[in-house]
Amino acid sequence: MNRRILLINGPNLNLLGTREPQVYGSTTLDDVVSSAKEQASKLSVHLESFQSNHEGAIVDRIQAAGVGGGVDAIIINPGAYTHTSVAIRDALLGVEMPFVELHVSNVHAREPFRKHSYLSDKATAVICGLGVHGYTVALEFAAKHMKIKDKAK
Ligand SMILES: O=C(O)[C@]1(O)C=C(c2cccc(Sc3ccccc3)c2)[C@@H](O)[C@H](O)C1
Repeated sequence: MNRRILLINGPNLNLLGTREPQVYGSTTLDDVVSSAKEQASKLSVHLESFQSNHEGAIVDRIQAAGVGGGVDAIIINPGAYTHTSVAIRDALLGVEMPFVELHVSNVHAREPFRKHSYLSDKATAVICGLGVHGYTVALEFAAKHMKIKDKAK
């Protein structure tokens, strides 16, 4: 069965590519998503993209992904919520959904507060520092290699 993957981008990533290109590059989120959807099609994967600047909206989207089996795996760039959100951690744990944590920048080479993630210990994989190529890598992994729950049971 073709995999169904949900890509979630958190706060300020709607502005990706517009400022701080030395840190986040110059590719816009729209371009990232367009490329990801093309890649998904080639991988026979259904990809849905969601971006919000609001923690509760992200929690709501994660909860919805866990209802009715419409999603097999999540790729999430939580942005700043990486470092603050127990709520997003709890939502991901609550849906028992395998997820990849993704960061455009190398968070471990930046300010100390960016070195901690509320998600990494529960993530199947953490990708950081690859720029927007990280989205390509994350999708390839989620489409081909990630262990997902057998929905047939
Ligand atoms: O590297 C990332 O992808 C990260 O998840 C993304 C973040 C982030 C933070 C602010 C803005 C943006 S995107 C952006 C960059 C420059 C101007 C406008 C938006 C991303 C950080 O909060 C995180 O620590 C790291």
